Amino acid sequence: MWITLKSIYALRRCSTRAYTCFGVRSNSLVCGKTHPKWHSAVSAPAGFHSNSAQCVSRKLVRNGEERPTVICIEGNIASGKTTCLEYFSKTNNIEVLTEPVAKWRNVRGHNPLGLMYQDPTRWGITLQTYVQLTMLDRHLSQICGPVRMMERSIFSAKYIFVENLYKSGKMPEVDFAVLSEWFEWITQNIALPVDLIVYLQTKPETCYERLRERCREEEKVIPMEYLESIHQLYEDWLIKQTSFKVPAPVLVISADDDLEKMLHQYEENKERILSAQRT
Ligand SMILES: Nc1ncnc2c1ncn2[C@@H]1O[C@H](COP(=O)(O)OP(=O)(O)O)[C@@H](O)[C@H]1O
Ligand SMILES: O=c1ccn([C@H]2C[C@H](O)[C@@H](COP(=O)(O)O)O2)c(=O)[nH]1
Repeated sequence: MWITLKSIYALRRCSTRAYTCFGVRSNSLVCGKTHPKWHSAVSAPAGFHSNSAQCVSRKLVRNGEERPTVICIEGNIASGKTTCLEYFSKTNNIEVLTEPVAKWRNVRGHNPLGLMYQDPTRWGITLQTYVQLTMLDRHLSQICGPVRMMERSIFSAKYIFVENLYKSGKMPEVDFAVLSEWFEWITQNIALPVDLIVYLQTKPETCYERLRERCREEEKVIPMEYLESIHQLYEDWLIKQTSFKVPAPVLVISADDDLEKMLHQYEENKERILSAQRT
């Protein structure tokens, strides 16, 4: 099995003190610094498969970098996540990572986001495979400060959007199975720490209004029922906590208010959010 990953990792054996260099590759310019170019693809050690007794919880982890506190902003489509991130981007020492929507709208001249909304059964897997890759890239990108604030996560991509496509009968079972295998491999083998989830809780009606106002071309076909399904999945995951594992403590912020009131709420919650404890 040959694997190459961006950034630097060590393959950690939990049960021993041995650290094995696993694979390094990056040529991207991040934070004004070019990563050292490493190209190393090594075969995984024997017993790598998760059904091996030797391989209980080995994960790829960053090598020698002190990790920041990671906060994910979650919420329905057009709930105000980007607006929230804009507010926090003005605070010193916070690195803000928005969702890579521009990539989802244009990958080598193709628009998987638009295709998915036109024909979810055909293109859902295409979009979600790319979302999973780009979100993984966000989680693993080089650290630029003590606090990282991300828009959504690889977890909501799977637990909310993939789940919604599948549950609504729009994703074939085989596509769901392949995406699930990828997701499970990634989360079982790569450390993706999250310390706090800030859930912007809105009524679906509020999102519908804001979506219309934002007027993103691809999203013009979104009906109210779609926002209701996404809302329900978020509530089951983060409020009732009955559907999927929640990777971090959740801070719920009611986000139906107008912009001025929302900014006030962010100000009020700032200390609580920024003092999130690393897990
Ligand atoms: N509190 C608010 N009240 C009214 N409109 C808002 C509020 N927050 C955001 N908006 C507007 O709603 C739209 C969606 O907000 P955005 O931050 O892009 O949401 P998201 O990133 O969650 O999709 C944008 O046009 C934005 O200007
Ligand atoms: O896994 C995902 C994540 C997002 N989307 C869609 C939903 C929206 O149309 C856009 C961006 O979401 P915002 O809430 O406006 O940030 O991407 C998806 O289909 N799958």
